Amino acid sequence: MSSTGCQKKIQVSVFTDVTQNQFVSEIYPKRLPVIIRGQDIGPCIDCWKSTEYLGKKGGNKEVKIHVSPTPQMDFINKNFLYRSLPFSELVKRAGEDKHTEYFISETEKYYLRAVGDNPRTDIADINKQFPELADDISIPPFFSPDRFFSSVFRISSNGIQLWTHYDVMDNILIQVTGSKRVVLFSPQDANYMYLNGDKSEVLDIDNPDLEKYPNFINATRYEGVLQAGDILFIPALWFHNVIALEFGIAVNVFWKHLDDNLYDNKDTYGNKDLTPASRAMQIMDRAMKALEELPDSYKDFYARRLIARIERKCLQKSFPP
Ligand SMILES: O=C(O)CCC(=O)C(=O)O
Ligand SMILES: [Fe+2]
Repeated sequence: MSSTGCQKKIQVSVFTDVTQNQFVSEIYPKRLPVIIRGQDIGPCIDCWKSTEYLGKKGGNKEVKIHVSPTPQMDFINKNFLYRSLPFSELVKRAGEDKHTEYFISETEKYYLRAVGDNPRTDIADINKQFPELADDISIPPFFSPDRFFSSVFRISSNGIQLWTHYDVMDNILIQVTGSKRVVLFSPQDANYMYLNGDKSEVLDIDNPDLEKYPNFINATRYEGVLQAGDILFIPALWFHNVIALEFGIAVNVFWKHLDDNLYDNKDTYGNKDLTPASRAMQIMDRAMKALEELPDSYKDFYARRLIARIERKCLQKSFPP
């Protein structure tokens, strides 16, 4: 454990040659992010190094992508465009630093988060959308196949940074080619993240604006570098921020580790809050509306009492749980 500036920093642990049993019985229950190295993920580790191969096997299917003029994508000011490209063209462009054909500029960056055929109703599944490429990757048996939710292609230009966000399902991020820096924050640090829905407004986590986000410094930073072939376990609700250190291809797999009925059945991305949580937030909105009927001093008094009750009844004191 060390600290840069004032933020506490922890290296994400790396485990090598982990058996299925070790993952399930020793690593997974701790619910901490870990990097798993040396798993057999299939022939993709070699053949996906070739953008020509990827283009040929992935085909010309149109994919929706983020195109950004700068490496850091900004969801607040929307500095990126949504565009479509044939998969093979995307792979080619994402692999080059300068483009002859482009949307914004010759050094623009690309990011693909694959979606289902109908993004509103279908769930991303590489077996369905990219069956020929799916044959090249084997998903490690870290969860029961009947709990599978989605498998998502992630293609990144060198340098592109995805904002800090959380997902509601357990997840393994399989980095097939290229390396990536990952930074994670515990769900228990949620109050320091300046959330806007599932995303943190602190875009520049390496040089945060502490006048605007003074409490961000209190969040403990878990950091690691994924090499090609590494797998990052991202427990549900852990915030994660990702920078591609090179052009790279990844596949992440979400699975449902809780009861089916807790998940929102309209969630196609794995990021809609669990239904009891959404309900609680709506009820809270109503509680706040009710307090609005009171004079300020009463509102303040009852708000303090509500916060104290929630703190006493709902917060977990110790971590890990
Ligand atoms: O690797 C990436 O580009 C993002 C990964 C991610 O957000 C996820 O696996 O949930
Ligand atoms: Fe994510």
